[in-house]
Amino acid sequence: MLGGKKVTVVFVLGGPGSGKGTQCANIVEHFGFTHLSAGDLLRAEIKSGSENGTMIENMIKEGKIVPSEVTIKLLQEAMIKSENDKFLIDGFPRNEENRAAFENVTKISPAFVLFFDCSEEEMERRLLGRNQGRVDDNIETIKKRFKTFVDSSLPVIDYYTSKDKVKKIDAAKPIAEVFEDVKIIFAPYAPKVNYWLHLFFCTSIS
Ligand SMILES: Nc1ncnc2c1ncn2[C@@H]1O[C@H](COP(=O)(O)OP(=O)(O)OP(=O)(O)O)[C@@H](O)[C@H]1O
Ligand SMILES: Nc1ccn([C@@H]2O[C@H](COP(=O)(O)O)[C@@H](O)[C@H]2O)c(=O)n1
Ligand SMILES: [Mg+2]
Repeated sequence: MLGGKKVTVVFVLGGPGSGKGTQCANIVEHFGFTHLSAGDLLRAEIKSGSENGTMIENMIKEGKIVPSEVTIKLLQEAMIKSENDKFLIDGFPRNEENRAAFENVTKISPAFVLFFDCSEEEMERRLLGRNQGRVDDNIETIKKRFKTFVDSSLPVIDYYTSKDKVKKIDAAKPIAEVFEDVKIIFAPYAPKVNYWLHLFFCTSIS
């Protein structure tokens, strides 16, 4: 529950450059979820001139994880503002502190965790080719982000694996093939076709 609204939350995790944002855009289009990227929310907070801006920017440049209270506040505000009740939370929880604080504060448990599994070699190639002007897409910061992922984020995936909540995807495949696998997982969330409208169109065409 979130402000009296029952919500479905899917955590979307995977290493830097594994394709989380790319696939979230596809899921939004086909399954009507709202995409909340923790990294995007933090970058917007820097741009807004917030008092936390400098601290967040320094953490991002160093590939470190911003204190949970900052990120959770941004995620909560975005969920409350949205009229939707289905959310993809991309790039969160990034460490044990993120995970425990989110559950304590919001009392929300994810429906499941979508985990994009990809080699560092392939992720590095993608990040160096992304060209979106991100301050952390340089080889020095990329190496730090990989270390943070292994040391702090993989244990979160292990935690949810122990709860049988992880759906792992081979993210090294081309974008369209990855989405074929994602679609199978999201099939239960497909928008329902109105039966009578469906019957009307089928009979009027034939
Ligand atoms: N399956 C894929 N095959 C090849 N390139 C891909 C694939 N998925 C995404 N890309 C490309 O790789 C780059 C990184 O993808 P994306 O931004 O979706 O990753 P991300 O997991 O959100 O990364 P970050 O954690 O840094 O935000 C983008 O340029 C994207 O177009
Ligand atoms: N829960 C999070 C998520 C992200 N960050 C910081 O933002 C950087 C970029 O995140 P992307 O998901 O867009 O790659 C990340 O490296 C962290 O510095 C965070 O602190 N906490
Ligand atoms: Mg991303």
